[in-house]
Amino acid sequence: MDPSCPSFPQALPMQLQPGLPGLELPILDLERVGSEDRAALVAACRDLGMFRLVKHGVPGELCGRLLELGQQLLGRNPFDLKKEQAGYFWGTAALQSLRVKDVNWLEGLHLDLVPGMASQVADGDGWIRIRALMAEYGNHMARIARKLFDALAAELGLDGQQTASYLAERHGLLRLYRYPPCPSSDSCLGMEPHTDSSVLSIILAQDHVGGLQVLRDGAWYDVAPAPGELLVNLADMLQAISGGLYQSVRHRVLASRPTTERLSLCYFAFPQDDAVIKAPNGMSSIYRPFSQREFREQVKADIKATGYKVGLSRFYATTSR
Ligand SMILES: O=C(O)CCC(=O)C(=O)O
Ligand SMILES: [Fe+2]
Repeated sequence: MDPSCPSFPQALPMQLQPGLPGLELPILDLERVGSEDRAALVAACRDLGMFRLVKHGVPGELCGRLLELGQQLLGRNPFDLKKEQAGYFWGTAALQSLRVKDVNWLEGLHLDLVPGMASQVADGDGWIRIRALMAEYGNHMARIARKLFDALAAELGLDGQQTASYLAERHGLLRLYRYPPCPSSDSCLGMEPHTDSSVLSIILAQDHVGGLQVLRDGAWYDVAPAPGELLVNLADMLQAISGGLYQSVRHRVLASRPTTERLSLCYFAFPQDDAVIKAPNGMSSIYRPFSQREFREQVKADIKATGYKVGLSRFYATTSR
């Protein structure tokens, strides 16, 4: 038994088909998304809702140190020690139903980011240092999310107040994931299919390990990792803000094979809790106005009742849909 993991559950019920190859994701240059590449950004959001981002300005050295230290702390410490750490979780943090906890083969560290955090974290053991690195990395994420969102807000015609409150730097969160070697990787997932509840999410994955898949036209496609780039997911709040025009992409992560493991970092940008999410004036929407807080409470209630997130379909403008 791997001491870094809890004991493996018995008899999992699924049998996974291999993912399809050949998915071509758009590649966007962060330096140009507000100008020359704005049309390409909008096209990516309307089509699949996922794209690759280059020239993002996050130092490769910072990314490397984070993934390496994450691998050491999560991969080399026993489960019993890790579970005492603040922010540590086993299973999908956002979907902590019993079913998901048992079935999803991953672990991670969760950090709620607050402005100024990076300069406050002191030197210390590995767990303190990784939070400091995550906070520094989080500053880059907030910068990137703001730039992407501002370009989309201008395109959608959001007013100044909506542009400010629909993406709140104070409400970003960061998760470092480890998908440990899984004894039964063809009948188990690392993270089950979902859309993200954020405005947008930014993923950094180890470049030599795949596992992320997206759903397109009813089939699962592999997303091949590429050195130095970030992956951006359009998420539920942006789908609602755009009145249903932009796509919150459905994705999942395979469990790591018995001889591999995968590290990734995922940043989620959220609106202010009480901001009323709605399409800009004059644009029709398939959703009724709601707040981020209302959405979160609904997701929690659905997971508690059924084990699943229902998501945006709870917020259709008419009940007849
Ligand atoms: O680990 C990954 O590549 C994706 C993680 C993810 O989809 C999530 O945290 O919502
Ligand atoms: Fe996700």
